[in-house]
Amino acid sequence: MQTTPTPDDLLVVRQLVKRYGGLLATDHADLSVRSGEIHALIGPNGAGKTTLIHQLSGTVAPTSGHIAFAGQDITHQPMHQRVHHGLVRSYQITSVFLRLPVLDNLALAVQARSGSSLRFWQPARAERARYAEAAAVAERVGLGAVLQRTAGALSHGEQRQLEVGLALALRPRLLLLDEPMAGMGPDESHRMVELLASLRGETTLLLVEHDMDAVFRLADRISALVSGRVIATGTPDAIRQDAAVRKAYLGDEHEEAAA
Ligand SMILES: Nc1ncnc2c1ncn2[C@@H]1O[C@H](COP(=O)(O)OP(=O)(O)OP(=O)(O)O)[C@@H](O)[C@H]1O
Repeated sequence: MQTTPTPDDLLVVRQLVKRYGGLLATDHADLSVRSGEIHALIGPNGAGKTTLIHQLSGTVAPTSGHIAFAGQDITHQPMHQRVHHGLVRSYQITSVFLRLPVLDNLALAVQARSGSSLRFWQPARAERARYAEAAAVAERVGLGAVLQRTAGALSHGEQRQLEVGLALALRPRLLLLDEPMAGMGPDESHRMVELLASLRGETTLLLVEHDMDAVFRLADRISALVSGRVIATGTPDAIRQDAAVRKAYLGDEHEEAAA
């Protein structure tokens, strides 16, 4: 599906292809994400959502096609350069970080971003500034009351909140989230939806999510991926009513809801 880029487009993907042997995991995919929006990528199992996110973050090299971010061609840029430009993916916390308190985790992420910019400060002042910013991020993601708890001792939902915090500490212009609600109970999932909704206008979000209730509550626009191709992009209402999407993905439940 080809759409015309607008000046508001922060991310533009054009005719992206990822081939694994005989399989086109990404099949000439076109996608645009507008500055400030919450954009959800949906699609059945194996549609190629994660493969697309990997190519956007820079962990998988496309076979062909183009990715532009903030007007710059980043198709062949390494991940650290993309992060530097504000294209950040949220990752699962690694075992090392699980042993550190929430506040230290976030202070390390702030340091990763600001290392060179705080270089001219006295070490003690730089450290205070880092920890103050880390505490503000913790508050932002709902972890202000558990600053000294080790990440490993947090609940599953809180760990996912911390992961969002670690990504936010890098001050993303576009935050990529792969299944932020995975494995969550209803309360945790509700909290994550509230947190992501509260980021609207502050940063741009592109999220892959299987929880359709969350997707339809959160997203400004949704793109549907089927067999590596983006078959439709539109508002939740437009996607709900799109015949191809209903046929390929949403199934009877949403078909009835849209009728
Ligand atoms: N490294 C790889 N080597 C070979 N095939 C791969 C590789 N990574 C993904 N694939 C294949 O590419 C297709 C898309 O996979 P992908 O994981 O991107 O889909 P997905 O939409 O994220 O699926 P799910 O919703 O189940 O997570 C699948 O057929 C998968 O088996």
